[in-house]
Amino acid sequence: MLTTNPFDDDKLREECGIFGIWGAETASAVVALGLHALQHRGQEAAGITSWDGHQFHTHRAMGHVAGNFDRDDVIRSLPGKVACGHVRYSTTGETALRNVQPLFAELSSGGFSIAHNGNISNAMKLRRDLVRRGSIFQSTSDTETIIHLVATSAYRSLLDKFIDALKQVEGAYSLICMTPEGMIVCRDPLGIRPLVMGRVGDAYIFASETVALDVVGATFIRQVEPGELIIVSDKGLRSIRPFANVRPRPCVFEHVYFSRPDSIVDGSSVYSVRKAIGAQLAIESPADADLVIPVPDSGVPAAIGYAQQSGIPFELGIIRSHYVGRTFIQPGDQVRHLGVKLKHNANKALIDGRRIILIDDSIVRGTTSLKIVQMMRDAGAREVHMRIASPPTRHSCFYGVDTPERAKLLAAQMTIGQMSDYINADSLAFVSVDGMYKALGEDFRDEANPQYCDACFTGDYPTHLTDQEEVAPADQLSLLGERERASL
Ligand SMILES: O=P(O)(O)OC[C@H]1O[C@H](OP(=O)(O)OP(=O)(O)O)[C@H](O)[C@@H]1O
Ligand SMILES: NC(=O)CC[C@H](N)C(=O)O
Ligand code: SF4
Ligand SMILES: [Mg+2]
Repeated sequence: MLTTNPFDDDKLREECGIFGIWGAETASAVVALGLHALQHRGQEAAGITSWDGHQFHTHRAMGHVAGNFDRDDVIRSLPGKVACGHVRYSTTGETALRNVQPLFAELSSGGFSIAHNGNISNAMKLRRDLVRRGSIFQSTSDTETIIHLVATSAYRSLLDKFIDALKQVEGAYSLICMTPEGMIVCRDPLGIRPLVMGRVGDAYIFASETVALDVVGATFIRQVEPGELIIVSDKGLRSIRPFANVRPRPCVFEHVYFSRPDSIVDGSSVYSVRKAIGAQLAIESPADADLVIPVPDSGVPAAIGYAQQSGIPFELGIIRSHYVGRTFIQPGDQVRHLGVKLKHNANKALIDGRRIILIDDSIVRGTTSLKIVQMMRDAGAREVHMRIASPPTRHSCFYGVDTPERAKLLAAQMTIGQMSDYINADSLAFVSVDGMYKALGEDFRDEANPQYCDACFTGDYPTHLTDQEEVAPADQLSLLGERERASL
């Protein structure tokens, strides 16, 4: 997949967050709050579209929710009782305003806006066919293919057109769409990306994570089921199942890293799962040491679990700056190097002379581990044992997480022993795949019919990867915009 982030691709980037509300007086203000709670899922850009019963209004901007959607004039320009929004981390299509969601188009049925979390793994192929048939794309985002498939569908009703479009799409999609007929919300048949439903007063809310419901004072009703399509209109709420039934395979990495620990994903508390993975790691890979130290932020719950299981004291040996975001993105090697140091610093008084177990949730390129282990040694650690609360990340994600290509994944290039040497640890261990499944409440991974998507660990992708398999890189390039090609 040609990802087009113009900056470095050091890490597993976040994905996207979506939030929609039907039937509240200050709909766009509520969406702004909800997006704020989902900011960890995408920090490149944000957008809100509202529907006032006659017209759609949109504001989209590069950057964070705060600074763009905390302004009265912006919220006032988004009137109506229906609104939806998006925070973006691009997976297909460059980081530019034309790709910022919600995307909007005037169709034969009227206005149509779409907010998408996920990635369509046959978007390039669909786009090539649509362009040959005369479609004129306004963006380079995979999401826009859905709009064109709806627009060109031979079915008569908007809903039938929409279902027809989704049946041609492969990959991951949680969607919130707004039309004059109502809000249409759906999750792909495998439920790869999350989506939940809540209520506040008489209004219905849909959001990527439950934390966004909490923040706006809404009550969690249930998750949108994999393969479910919900239509909310003045007539109420209607649920249909337009796809053939398959065993769902939600993304396991939501539990490991992406979701906020205070969210409930697939019915499980993310915090509890992370703690359980840490405990499992302590059982599978013990180490003789004085302290258990988390790599903040996402390593913290697993480190608590490891410490409780092993009986080794948990301490904050690394302090993080709250003024540096989840991933500090800066072009240029020198600044990037400074970035990690800005974010984390050793609590030297604690570390000096101790044997420590460092816990992080994942190793992607190894940038963080390499620097943190060195930081611990510089602070006087006697031994540094690194433990990782996920299996080795050996494969790229094509479902909405912007992973580096395989060649840049440390675990795809080295054995665990080589990785340990590379990061200069005294020992390195990862939780097993079955251990991760145990922490999720399963007995083991069902090899014949896995309970989760875990492709970045196992390489077992739950859908075709048509663009990877059928669209040659040269053709992929020809489908991209000029600016996108220049940024590669
Ligand atoms: O091996 P690497 O390429 O360095 O990537 C892995 C690191 O990236 C993530 O942290 P990040 O700083 O993005 O976010 P966090 O603050 O949520 O832990 C993850 O938690 C690991 O620490
Ligand atoms: N990370 C995501 O979910 C991104 C959504 C969509 N594929 C985009 O690139 O805009
Ligand atoms: S490949 Fe990994 S990150 Fe992507 S959806 Fe599957 S489990 Fe999640
Ligand atoms: Mg981290």
